[in-house]
Amino acid sequence: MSAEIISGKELAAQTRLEVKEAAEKLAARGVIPGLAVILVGEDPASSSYVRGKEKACREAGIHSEVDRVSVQITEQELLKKIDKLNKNENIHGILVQLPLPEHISEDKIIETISPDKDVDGFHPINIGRMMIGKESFLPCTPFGIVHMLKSKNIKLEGSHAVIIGRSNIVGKPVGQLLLNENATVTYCHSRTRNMKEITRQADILIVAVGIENFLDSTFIKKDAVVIDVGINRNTEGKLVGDVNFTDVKEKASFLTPVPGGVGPMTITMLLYNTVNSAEKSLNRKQG
Ligand SMILES: Nc1nc(=O)c2c([nH]1)NC[C@@H]1CN(c3ccc(C(=O)N[C@@H](CCC(=O)O)C(=O)O)cc3)C=[N+]21
Repeated sequence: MSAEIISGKELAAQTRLEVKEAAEKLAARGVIPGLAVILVGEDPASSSYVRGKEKACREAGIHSEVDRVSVQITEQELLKKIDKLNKNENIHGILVQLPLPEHISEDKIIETISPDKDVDGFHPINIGRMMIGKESFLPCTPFGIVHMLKSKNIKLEGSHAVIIGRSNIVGKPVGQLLLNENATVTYCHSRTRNMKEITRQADILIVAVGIENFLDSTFIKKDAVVIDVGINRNTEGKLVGDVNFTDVKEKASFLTPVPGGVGPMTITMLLYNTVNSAEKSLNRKQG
């Protein structure tokens, strides 16, 4: 039997309708949820993602504004823009598109965004709160992955989840979220010895490496759930994940495609966090 494909595209469409309804309720209370995006430079991939975010906001009834600034902007100037957005009452979410040019410290930028508007869930305060199981903005890609698993009733409690990759925005936090769901979590990375011995134990395998065809069916046990977080361009310029899809499909129980898998869920959870932020802000004011 070949794997069931988890369509991020379909789940995203459904979830975005729910987000839209929540945005409409807020509008009825006099608040339009607002997202501010800062895009530094003209990298084509980043520009394309930002356009995707603008379109998704428009469709969900979220106000969005994109500040496109020169790659020459100084760190100081960028920090000033963030400070202004922190104080802007019409803005509930701030996203600075990563990566940033070398002369700007990503850490400094992230730490300057108010934790109450950090809809990416990258601020150390939100990461810390997630770590101790307190309410926080959850990082969008990990949040979307957990949402996809739950939508298929895939058992997390007691399951062995193996993560390949340990970035601050995907690998590390997705392991933390799965731990919060009572999974047993193992991290693999570039220095891991005997990786296949570990990945073959996985009930759920999350692949966030950034290398085309990194993972084939020899890495997995039969009926494992495989989540492909990779976004790579192949030699034909087509978007591909980290997983050899046709090979793994014959052995896995569930598999996510690229495109149409994790990517659309990432944007969806950004919309969710933005509306949630607007709700929290209104409740702080009105009680
Ligand atoms: N501050 C910040 N927050 C981010 O969330 C963030 C970021 N910086 N920098 C870059 C990464 C990447 N990322 C993606 C989001 C959606 C798709 C997506 O929707 N992909 C579609 C295809 C889109 C296409 O065709 O180009 C899909 O997989 O089906 C991909 C990648 C968010 N990121």
